Amino acid sequence: MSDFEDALKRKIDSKTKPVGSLGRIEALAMRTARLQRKLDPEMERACLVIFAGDHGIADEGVSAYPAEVTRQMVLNFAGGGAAANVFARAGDLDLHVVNAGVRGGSFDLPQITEQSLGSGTVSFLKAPAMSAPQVVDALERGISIGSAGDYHAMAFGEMGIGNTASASMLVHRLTKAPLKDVVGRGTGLNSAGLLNKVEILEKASARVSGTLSPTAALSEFGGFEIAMMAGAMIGAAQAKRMVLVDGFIASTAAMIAGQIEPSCRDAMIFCTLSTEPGHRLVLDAVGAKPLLDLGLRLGEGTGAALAWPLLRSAVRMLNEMASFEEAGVSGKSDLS
Ligand SMILES: O=C(O)c1ccc[n+]([C@@H]2O[C@H](COP(=O)([O-])O)[C@@H](O)[C@H]2O)c1
Ligand SMILES: Cc1cc2nc[nH]c2cc1C
Repeated sequence: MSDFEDALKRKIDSKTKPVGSLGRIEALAMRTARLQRKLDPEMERACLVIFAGDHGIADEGVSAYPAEVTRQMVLNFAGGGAAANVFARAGDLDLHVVNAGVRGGSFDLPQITEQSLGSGTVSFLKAPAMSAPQVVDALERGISIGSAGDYHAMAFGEMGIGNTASASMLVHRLTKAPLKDVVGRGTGLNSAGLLNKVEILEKASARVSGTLSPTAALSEFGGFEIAMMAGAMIGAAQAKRMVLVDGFIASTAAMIAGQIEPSCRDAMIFCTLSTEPGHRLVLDAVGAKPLLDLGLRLGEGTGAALAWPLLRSAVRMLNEMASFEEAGVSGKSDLS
Protein backbone atom coordinates (compact mmCIF):
# COMPACT_ATOMS: atom_id res chain seq x y z
CA MET A 1 0.00 0.00 0.00
CA SER A 2 1.31 3.51 -0.81
CA ASP A 3 1.86 6.02 1.99
CA PHE A 4 -1.19 7.95 0.75
CA GLU A 5 -3.46 4.86 0.78
CA ASP A 6 -2.15 3.91 4.18
CA ALA A 7 -2.84 7.39 5.62
CA LEU A 8 -6.31 7.46 4.03
CA LYS A 9 -7.25 4.09 5.48
CA ARG A 10 -5.96 5.11 8.90
CA LYS A 11 -7.96 8.37 8.75
CA ILE A 12 -11.23 6.69 7.81
CA ASP A 13 -10.76 3.85 10.30
CA SER A 14 -10.02 6.34 13.10
CA LYS A 15 -13.55 7.81 12.82
CA THR A 16 -16.03 7.04 15.60
CA LYS A 17 -17.76 4.09 13.91
CA PRO A 18 -17.12 0.38 13.63
CA VAL A 19 -14.57 -0.15 10.85
CA GLY A 20 -16.28 -0.22 7.45
CA SER A 21 -19.73 0.49 8.90
CA LEU A 22 -20.54 3.35 6.51
CA GLY A 23 -20.24 0.93 3.61
CA ARG A 24 -20.34 2.55 0.19
CA ILE A 25 -20.31 6.05 1.71
CA GLU A 26 -16.75 5.27 2.85
CA ALA A 27 -15.88 4.17 -0.66
CA LEU A 28 -17.21 7.47 -2.10
CA ALA A 29 -15.11 9.48 0.34
CA MET A 30 -12.00 7.44 -0.45
CA ARG A 31 -12.49 7.71 -4.20
CA THR A 32 -12.78 11.50 -3.90
CA ALA A 33 -9.65 11.68 -1.75
CA ARG A 34 -7.74 9.63 -4.36
CA LEU A 35 -9.01 11.76 -7.25
CA GLN A 36 -7.98 15.02 -5.55
CA ARG A 37 -4.89 13.38 -4.01
CA LYS A 38 -5.83 14.91 -0.66
CA LEU A 39 -6.67 13.42 2.74
CA ASP A 40 -9.13 16.31 3.22
CA PRO A 41 -10.76 16.64 -0.21
CA GLU A 42 -13.33 19.33 -1.02
CA MET A 43 -16.86 18.51 -2.10
CA GLU A 44 -19.08 21.54 -1.66
CA ARG A 45 -19.79 22.99 -5.11
CA ALA A 46 -21.47 21.01 -7.86
CA CYS A 47 -23.67 21.54 -10.87
CA LEU A 48 -26.06 19.56 -13.01
CA VAL A 49 -25.60 19.93 -16.75
CA ILE A 50 -28.43 18.79 -19.02
CA PHE A 51 -27.58 18.27 -22.69
CA ALA A 52 -30.59 18.45 -25.01
CA GLY A 53 -30.69 17.22 -28.59
CA ASP A 54 -33.16 15.95 -31.15
CA HIS A 55 -33.01 12.67 -33.04
CA GLY A 56 -34.07 11.99 -36.63
CA ILE A 57 -34.91 8.43 -35.58
CA ALA A 58 -37.77 9.87 -33.47
CA ASP A 59 -39.69 10.36 -36.75
CA GLU A 60 -39.73 6.57 -37.26
CA GLY A 61 -42.09 5.98 -34.32
CA VAL A 62 -39.60 4.73 -31.71
CA SER A 63 -40.87 6.88 -28.81
CA ALA A 64 -44.14 7.14 -26.92
CA TYR A 65 -43.91 10.96 -27.20
CA PRO A 66 -43.55 13.33 -30.16
CA ALA A 67 -40.19 14.93 -30.99
CA GLU A 68 -41.43 18.45 -30.16
CA VAL A 69 -41.35 17.47 -26.46
CA THR A 70 -37.55 17.93 -26.50
CA ARG A 71 -37.88 21.66 -27.23
CA GLN A 72 -40.87 22.03 -24.91
CA MET A 73 -38.97 20.41 -22.04
CA VAL A 74 -35.96 22.69 -22.59
CA LEU A 75 -38.36 25.61 -22.14
CA ASN A 76 -39.65 23.89 -19.00
CA PHE A 77 -36.03 23.67 -17.70
CA ALA A 78 -35.60 27.38 -18.46
CA GLY A 79 -38.79 28.12 -16.52
CA GLY A 80 -37.66 26.03 -13.52
CA GLY A 81 -40.55 23.56 -13.64
CA ALA A 82 -39.00 20.18 -14.48
CA ALA A 83 -38.03 17.41 -12.03
CA ALA A 84 -34.38 18.25 -12.69
CA ASN A 85 -34.97 21.86 -11.59
CA VAL A 86 -36.67 20.73 -8.39
CA PHE A 87 -33.94 18.22 -7.45
CA ALA A 88 -31.18 20.70 -8.33
CA ARG A 89 -32.76 23.32 -6.06
CA ALA A 90 -33.28 20.76 -3.28
CA GLY A 91 -29.62 19.70 -3.46
CA ASP A 92 -28.07 23.16 -3.98
CA LEU A 93 -26.80 22.30 -7.44
CA ASP A 94 -26.27 24.95 -10.11
CA LEU A 95 -28.18 23.95 -13.23
CA HIS A 96 -26.89 24.47 -16.77
CA VAL A 97 -28.92 23.53 -19.83
CA VAL A 98 -27.08 23.07 -23.12
CA ASN A 99 -28.70 23.17 -26.54
CA ALA A 100 -26.74 20.42 -28.27
CA GLY A 101 -28.97 20.43 -31.36
CA VAL A 102 -32.67 20.88 -30.64
CA ARG A 103 -35.04 21.34 -33.56
CA GLY A 104 -36.23 24.90 -34.09
CA GLY A 105 -32.84 26.63 -33.61
CA SER A 106 -31.52 28.89 -30.89
CA PHE A 107 -33.61 29.55 -27.79
CA ASP A 108 -32.18 33.04 -27.25
CA LEU A 109 -32.61 32.67 -23.51
CA PRO A 110 -30.00 33.45 -20.86
CA GLN A 111 -30.79 30.13 -19.10
CA ILE A 112 -29.78 28.08 -22.17
CA THR A 113 -26.19 27.67 -23.36
CA GLU A 114 -26.23 27.44 -27.14
CA GLN A 115 -23.90 24.76 -28.54
CA SER A 116 -26.18 23.83 -31.36
CA LEU A 117 -24.64 21.75 -34.10
CA GLY A 118 -27.81 22.05 -36.18
CA SER A 119 -31.30 20.70 -35.73
CA GLY A 120 -30.47 17.32 -34.31
CA THR A 121 -29.38 14.13 -36.02
CA VAL A 122 -30.44 12.59 -39.31
CA SER A 123 -32.55 9.42 -38.97
CA PHE A 124 -29.97 6.63 -38.70
CA LEU A 125 -32.35 4.17 -40.34
CA LYS A 126 -31.03 5.13 -43.77
CA ALA A 127 -27.86 7.21 -43.21
CA PRO A 128 -25.32 8.08 -40.49
CA ALA A 129 -26.83 10.25 -37.75
CA MET A 130 -23.97 12.76 -38.00
CA SER A 131 -20.65 13.24 -39.77
CA ALA A 132 -17.26 12.31 -38.31
CA PRO A 133 -16.26 16.03 -37.96
CA GLN A 134 -19.52 16.69 -36.12
CA VAL A 135 -18.64 13.94 -33.62
CA VAL A 136 -15.23 15.53 -32.99
CA ASP A 137 -16.83 18.97 -32.66
CA ALA A 138 -19.42 17.70 -30.17
CA LEU A 139 -16.77 15.89 -28.09
CA GLU A 140 -14.53 18.99 -28.02
CA ARG A 141 -17.35 21.33 -27.05
CA GLY A 142 -18.24 18.86 -24.31
CA ILE A 143 -14.67 18.76 -22.98
CA SER A 144 -14.72 22.59 -22.60
CA ILE A 145 -18.06 22.47 -20.79
CA GLY A 146 -16.80 19.75 -18.43
CA SER A 147 -13.77 21.80 -17.40
CA ALA A 148 -15.59 25.16 -17.04
CA GLY A 149 -16.54 26.75 -13.74
CA ASP A 150 -15.35 26.06 -10.24
CA TYR A 151 -16.95 22.77 -9.25
CA HIS A 152 -15.86 19.79 -7.21
CA ALA A 153 -18.40 17.54 -8.93
CA MET A 154 -20.51 17.65 -12.04
CA ALA A 155 -23.73 15.72 -12.57
CA PHE A 156 -24.73 14.98 -16.14
CA GLY A 157 -28.13 14.35 -17.66
CA GLU A 158 -29.90 14.63 -20.99
CA MET A 159 -33.15 15.37 -22.75
CA GLY A 160 -33.91 14.04 -26.22
CA ILE A 161 -36.99 12.29 -27.51
CA GLY A 162 -35.78 9.13 -29.29
CA ASN A 163 -32.46 8.95 -27.46
CA THR A 164 -33.09 5.52 -25.91
CA ALA A 165 -33.04 4.28 -29.52
CA SER A 166 -29.63 5.88 -30.12
CA ALA A 167 -28.26 4.66 -26.80
CA SER A 168 -29.58 1.14 -27.48
CA MET A 169 -27.78 1.06 -30.83
CA LEU A 170 -24.55 2.27 -29.23
CA VAL A 171 -24.76 -0.37 -26.50
CA HIS A 172 -25.68 -3.11 -28.97
CA ARG A 173 -22.78 -2.36 -31.29
CA LEU A 174 -20.17 -1.51 -28.65
CA THR A 175 -20.91 -4.38 -26.22
CA LYS A 176 -22.19 -6.89 -28.81
CA ALA A 177 -25.28 -7.60 -26.66
CA PRO A 178 -28.28 -8.63 -28.81
CA LEU A 179 -30.66 -5.74 -29.56
CA LYS A 180 -33.62 -7.60 -28.06
CA ASP A 181 -31.82 -7.65 -24.69
CA VAL A 182 -30.90 -3.96 -24.87
CA VAL A 183 -34.01 -2.21 -26.18
CA GLY A 184 -36.70 -1.07 -23.76
CA ARG A 185 -39.86 0.98 -23.61
CA GLY A 186 -38.09 4.35 -23.12
CA THR A 187 -40.69 6.98 -22.28
CA GLY A 188 -43.37 4.26 -22.15
CA LEU A 189 -44.01 2.38 -25.40
CA ASN A 190 -46.61 -0.38 -25.20
CA SER A 191 -45.72 -3.94 -26.21
CA ALA A 192 -46.55 -3.37 -29.89
CA GLY A 193 -44.47 -0.17 -29.85
CA LEU A 194 -41.56 -2.05 -28.29
CA LEU A 195 -41.69 -4.76 -31.00
CA ASN A 196 -41.77 -2.05 -33.68
CA LYS A 197 -38.79 -0.26 -32.06
CA VAL A 198 -36.73 -3.48 -32.01
CA GLU A 199 -37.62 -4.13 -35.67
CA ILE A 200 -36.60 -0.62 -36.76
CA LEU A 201 -33.35 -0.83 -34.82
CA GLU A 202 -32.55 -4.27 -36.31
CA LYS A 203 -32.95 -2.71 -39.77
CA ALA A 204 -30.73 0.23 -38.83
CA SER A 205 -28.07 -2.09 -37.45
CA ALA A 206 -28.07 -4.15 -40.67
CA ARG A 207 -27.19 -0.95 -42.59
CA VAL A 208 -23.78 -0.79 -40.87
CA SER A 209 -21.32 -3.67 -40.97
CA GLY A 210 -18.20 -4.48 -38.97
CA THR A 211 -16.83 -3.55 -35.59
CA LEU A 212 -17.21 0.16 -34.79
CA SER A 213 -14.93 2.41 -32.77
CA PRO A 214 -16.78 4.52 -30.18
CA THR A 215 -16.55 7.62 -32.39
CA ALA A 216 -17.70 5.70 -35.48
CA ALA A 217 -20.65 4.36 -33.47
CA LEU A 218 -21.55 7.93 -32.41
CA SER A 219 -21.42 9.03 -36.02
CA GLU A 220 -23.69 6.18 -37.14
CA PHE A 221 -26.26 6.37 -34.36
CA GLY A 222 -25.95 9.74 -32.61
CA GLY A 223 -26.81 11.74 -30.83
CA PHE A 224 -25.36 15.18 -30.34
CA GLU A 225 -26.29 15.30 -26.65
CA ILE A 226 -24.72 11.88 -26.05
CA ALA A 227 -21.45 12.85 -27.78
CA MET A 228 -21.29 16.21 -25.99
CA MET A 229 -22.01 14.58 -22.65
CA ALA A 230 -19.23 12.01 -23.24
CA GLY A 231 -16.85 14.90 -23.94
CA ALA A 232 -18.01 16.76 -20.83
CA MET A 233 -17.37 13.68 -18.68
CA ILE A 234 -13.81 13.49 -20.06
CA GLY A 235 -13.29 17.23 -19.43
CA ALA A 236 -14.67 17.04 -15.88
CA ALA A 237 -12.55 13.99 -14.99
CA GLN A 238 -9.44 15.70 -16.38
CA ALA A 239 -10.26 18.68 -14.13
CA LYS A 240 -10.28 16.21 -11.18
CA ARG A 241 -14.00 16.55 -10.59
CA MET A 242 -16.22 13.68 -9.57
CA VAL A 243 -18.61 12.81 -12.38
CA LEU A 244 -22.14 11.90 -11.32
CA VAL A 245 -23.61 9.75 -14.08
CA ASP A 246 -27.39 9.51 -14.47
CA GLY A 247 -29.43 6.70 -16.11
CA PHE A 248 -29.31 4.63 -19.28
CA ILE A 249 -28.40 7.34 -21.81
CA ALA A 250 -25.89 9.14 -19.58
CA SER A 251 -24.27 5.81 -18.66
CA THR A 252 -23.93 4.98 -22.35
CA ALA A 253 -22.13 8.31 -22.81
CA ALA A 254 -19.95 7.45 -19.79
CA MET A 255 -19.07 4.04 -21.27
CA ILE A 256 -18.01 5.78 -24.49
CA ALA A 257 -16.05 8.43 -22.56
CA GLY A 258 -14.19 5.62 -20.79
CA GLN A 259 -13.43 3.88 -24.09
CA ILE A 260 -12.02 7.13 -25.51
CA GLU A 261 -10.13 8.15 -22.34
CA PRO A 262 -9.88 5.22 -19.89
CA SER A 263 -8.55 7.34 -16.99
CA CYS A 264 -11.88 9.16 -16.65
CA ARG A 265 -13.49 6.00 -15.20
CA ASP A 266 -11.84 6.79 -11.82
CA ALA A 267 -13.96 9.94 -11.50
CA MET A 268 -17.30 8.35 -12.38
CA ILE A 269 -20.07 7.47 -9.98
CA PHE A 270 -22.90 5.52 -11.59
CA CYS A 271 -25.74 6.96 -9.55
CA THR A 272 -28.85 5.01 -10.40
CA LEU A 273 -30.21 1.85 -12.02
CA SER A 274 -32.70 2.71 -14.75
CA THR A 275 -35.58 0.37 -15.54
CA GLU A 276 -34.41 0.44 -19.19
CA PRO A 277 -33.04 -3.13 -19.67
CA GLY A 278 -29.90 -2.00 -21.51
CA HIS A 279 -28.71 -0.09 -18.46
CA ARG A 280 -27.67 -3.25 -16.61
CA LEU A 281 -25.59 -4.24 -19.67
CA VAL A 282 -23.84 -0.86 -19.72
CA LEU A 283 -23.09 -1.06 -16.00
CA ASP A 284 -21.67 -4.57 -16.46
CA ALA A 285 -19.54 -3.34 -19.36
CA VAL A 286 -17.99 -0.59 -17.21
CA GLY A 287 -17.84 -2.78 -14.08
CA ALA A 288 -20.05 -0.51 -11.98
CA LYS A 289 -22.64 -1.14 -9.28
CA PRO A 290 -25.17 1.69 -9.21
CA LEU A 291 -25.41 3.70 -6.00
CA LEU A 292 -29.22 3.90 -5.99
CA ASP A 293 -32.01 1.72 -7.33
CA LEU A 294 -35.15 3.84 -7.25
CA GLY A 295 -36.98 2.61 -10.35
CA LEU A 296 -36.15 5.84 -12.21
CA ARG A 297 -36.48 6.17 -16.00
CA LEU A 298 -36.84 9.91 -16.44
CA GLY A 299 -33.37 11.09 -17.43
CA GLU A 300 -32.64 14.87 -17.13
CA GLY A 301 -29.91 13.99 -14.63
CA THR A 302 -32.50 13.34 -11.92
CA GLY A 303 -30.77 10.23 -10.54
CA ALA A 304 -27.41 12.02 -10.52
CA ALA A 305 -28.91 15.04 -8.73
CA LEU A 306 -30.41 12.74 -6.08
CA ALA A 307 -27.01 11.11 -5.50
CA TRP A 308 -25.18 14.43 -4.97
CA PRO A 309 -26.10 14.82 -1.25
CA LEU A 310 -24.69 11.33 -0.64
CA LEU A 311 -21.36 12.29 -2.18
CA ARG A 312 -21.21 15.58 -0.28
CA SER A 313 -22.12 13.82 2.98
CA ALA A 314 -19.45 11.18 2.35
CA VAL A 315 -16.70 13.77 1.98
CA ARG A 316 -17.95 15.75 4.97
CA MET A 317 -17.74 12.52 6.96
CA LEU A 318 -14.06 12.28 6.09
CA ASN A 319 -13.45 15.93 7.00
CA GLU A 320 -15.75 16.56 9.96
CA MET A 321 -16.37 13.33 11.84
CA ALA A 322 -14.51 12.99 15.13
CA SER A 323 -11.90 10.32 15.64
CA PHE A 324 -12.01 7.88 18.58
CA GLU A 325 -9.21 9.88 20.19
CA GLU A 326 -10.87 13.30 19.67
CA ALA A 327 -14.22 12.12 21.03
CA GLY A 328 -12.82 9.96 23.85
CA VAL A 329 -14.58 6.84 22.53
CA SER A 330 -13.00 3.44 23.15
CA GLY A 331 -11.62 1.63 20.11
CA LYS A 332 -11.96 -1.97 18.95
CA SER A 333 -11.44 -4.89 21.30
CA ASP A 334 -9.01 -7.59 20.31
CA LEU A 335 -11.92 -9.83 19.27
CA SER A 336 -12.18 -8.08 15.92
O1 LIG B 1 -32.13 7.90 -18.25
C1 LIG B 1 -32.87 6.91 -18.41
O2 LIG B 1 -32.63 5.85 -17.88
C2 LIG B 1 -34.10 7.10 -19.29
C3 LIG B 1 -34.87 6.01 -19.61
C4 LIG B 1 -35.98 6.22 -20.43
C5 LIG B 1 -36.28 7.49 -20.92
N1 LIG B 1 -35.48 8.54 -20.60
C6 LIG B 1 -35.78 9.91 -21.12
O3 LIG B 1 -36.82 9.82 -22.09
C7 LIG B 1 -36.38 10.31 -23.35
C8 LIG B 1 -36.03 9.19 -24.26
O4 LIG B 1 -37.05 8.22 -24.35
P1 LIG B 1 -37.57 7.78 -25.78
O5 LIG B 1 -38.68 6.81 -25.49
O6 LIG B 1 -38.09 9.05 -26.42
O7 LIG B 1 -36.41 7.20 -26.46
C9 LIG B 1 -35.18 11.17 -23.08
O8 LIG B 1 -35.56 12.51 -22.93
C10 LIG B 1 -34.61 10.60 -21.78
O9 LIG B 1 -34.15 11.63 -20.94
C11 LIG B 1 -34.41 8.36 -19.80
C1 LIG C 1 -42.55 14.93 -20.42
C2 LIG C 1 -41.18 14.33 -20.61
C3 LIG C 1 -40.11 14.75 -19.78
C4 LIG C 1 -38.84 14.18 -19.98
N1 LIG C 1 -37.67 14.38 -19.37
C5 LIG C 1 -36.76 13.61 -19.93
N2 LIG C 1 -37.33 12.91 -20.90
C6 LIG C 1 -38.63 13.23 -20.97
C7 LIG C 1 -39.66 12.81 -21.79
C8 LIG C 1 -40.94 13.35 -21.60
C9 LIG C 1 -42.07 12.87 -22.48
